[in-house]
Amino acid sequence: MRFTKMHGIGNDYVYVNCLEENVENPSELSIKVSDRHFGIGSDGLILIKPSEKADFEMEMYNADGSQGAMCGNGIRCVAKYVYDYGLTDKTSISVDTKSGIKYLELTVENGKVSLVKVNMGQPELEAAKIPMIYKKEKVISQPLGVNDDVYEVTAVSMGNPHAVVYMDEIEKLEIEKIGPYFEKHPAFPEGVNTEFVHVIDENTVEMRVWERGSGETLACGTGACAVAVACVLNGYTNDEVTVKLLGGDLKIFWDRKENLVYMTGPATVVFDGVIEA
Ligand SMILES: N[C@H](CCC[C@H](N)C(=O)O)C(=O)O
Repeated sequence: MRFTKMHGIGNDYVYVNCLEENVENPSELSIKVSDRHFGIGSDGLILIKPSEKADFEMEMYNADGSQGAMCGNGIRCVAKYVYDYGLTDKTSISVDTKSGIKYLELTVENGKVSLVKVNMGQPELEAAKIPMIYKKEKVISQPLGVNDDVYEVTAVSMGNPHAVVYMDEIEKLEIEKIGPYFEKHPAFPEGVNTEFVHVIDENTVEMRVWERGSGETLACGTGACAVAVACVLNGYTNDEVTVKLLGGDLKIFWDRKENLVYMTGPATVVFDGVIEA
């Protein structure tokens, strides 16, 4: 089976063009290819499929084989793949996902996509729809007991669930110790992606992320969007935020009039390969 290894600021996935390849068990395949010793090594698997409703469809799986509903870094790479590999010549495309159709604008330099702007849709703040079990309708810097500590959590869905926590010195955080407690917390019946954020100024934040189903990743596009929304709601930043992640930066803009979140960032091809599926 042919694949392409790509990453969005270090959030790396194995991409399969399902217009040409057939994947029987994507969950099993994601576990296999994600293994950084016995497989290709990645944060998961992304299938590029034909669509009746949009130009293409994206299906995303985490390293543990669980299926995610949306992948911000991944959808930018899907856009780069379909243009650079000749599946489309359009620079405005639509991609259907488990959290609805997303619309993307491609910047092309020397015949290849260098930057992608994604309309990530509306943030969801109603706890029940994140989903999060909590005594309030919205969770904006509310206390949550996690493994004998109490954290102030802001909960946002970008089509997938996020818990945003603010702290200083995130570089010292032992994320592998606390991340799993958030990920499997009973308040999040479908699990949660958790972002640990340090606000630098009203236009800039830095973050680390423990992802549901993949552990710490170098970046998370939906997570960066959730962080920007949480920062605005908590009065920490303006509506346009540079989010600095371990693997690079993303520009996030929450258009409050339209209530739409836009994410702009790069997408990178690492190599093409063939694997026994
Ligand atoms: N890395 C992805 C998010 C994956 C989310 C996945 N871990 C889940 O929701 O289960 C991103 O760039 O948005």
